[in-house]
Amino acid sequence: MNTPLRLGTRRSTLALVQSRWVADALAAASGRAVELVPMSSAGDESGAPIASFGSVGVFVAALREALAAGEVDLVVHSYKDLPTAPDPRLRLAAVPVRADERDALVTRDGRAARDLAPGSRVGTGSPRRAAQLLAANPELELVPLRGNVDSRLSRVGELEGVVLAMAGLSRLDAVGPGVRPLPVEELVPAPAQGALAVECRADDPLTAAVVSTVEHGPTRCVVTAERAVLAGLDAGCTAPVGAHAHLAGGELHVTGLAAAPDGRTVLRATSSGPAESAQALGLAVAGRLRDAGAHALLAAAADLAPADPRSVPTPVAGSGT
Ligand SMILES: NCc1[nH]cc(CCC(=O)O)c1CC(=O)O
Repeated sequence: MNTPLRLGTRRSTLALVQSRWVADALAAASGRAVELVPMSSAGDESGAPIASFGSVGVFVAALREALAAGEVDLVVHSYKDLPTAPDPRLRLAAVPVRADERDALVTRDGRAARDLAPGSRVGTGSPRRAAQLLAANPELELVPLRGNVDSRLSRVGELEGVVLAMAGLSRLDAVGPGVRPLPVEELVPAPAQGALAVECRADDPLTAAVVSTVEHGPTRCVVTAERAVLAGLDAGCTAPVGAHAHLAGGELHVTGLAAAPDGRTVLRATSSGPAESAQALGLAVAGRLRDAGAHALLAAAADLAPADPRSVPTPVAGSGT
């Protein structure tokens, strides 16, 4: 008997593509059949801006509740959208191999941020992206932008450019000539960008064993370090914080960034050491950023967040990191 595992997923095109990819990889690696169970979340149903729900965790919460209640056996998230606090009812049963972790600037002709004319309008809902673009070209006008990948892409033309994750663009087969990948040194990505998180219930070791067949150790290592930077700063996925880690010759190299939303102050810190110390290295980077004044920057950024969500333009569902 091969009872299918039930994989709970959001209904957005990107979520469905990601979930289908995990389901196929799991079926191939374990021989176990997997069926998708599309579910709605408050974040997808509502047209209101994220700020009005309290946190971007809404995209994750509905899936987690269904999993904890036993309605599904596993769920797939974009790792960067997960809150840093663990959910004791659940276990992170697998981190599959990461896709391209870079951000991309999408324009009509694929030009660089520094080559955009003064006053050019660039759309992003992410303070992390806005700060780093402004650092590269202080003459840009950053425009708040939310919505799914397709709706954000459709704004190119009316806006000079938009910034999106390469992972989302490539999963949606939307990497055209206007897409310019930004080196991680130029625009430090969100912690765990491009990676997926596969969760099952903490008390379900049988499913965990099946799910572990899609685990990719090197990806788990780098995202553990990156997420420790975020956790060590007590920051969430909407803070102007970036982190990137890579393995080279058995050493793990971690870079963290905290920025003022206007890009005038950009703090960076790095740490290197053995891969086994991923968590500690990420926390060390957070500590150095804190010593350099990151908390004051992040507090100022939080104060700048609009108090009245109705004042935020383009209220389309979808998250904005
Ligand atoms: N916050 C939205 C979100 N969550 C995951 C992705 C893309 C895929 C990924 O980074 O894993 C995106 C879109 C984007 O940031 O452009």
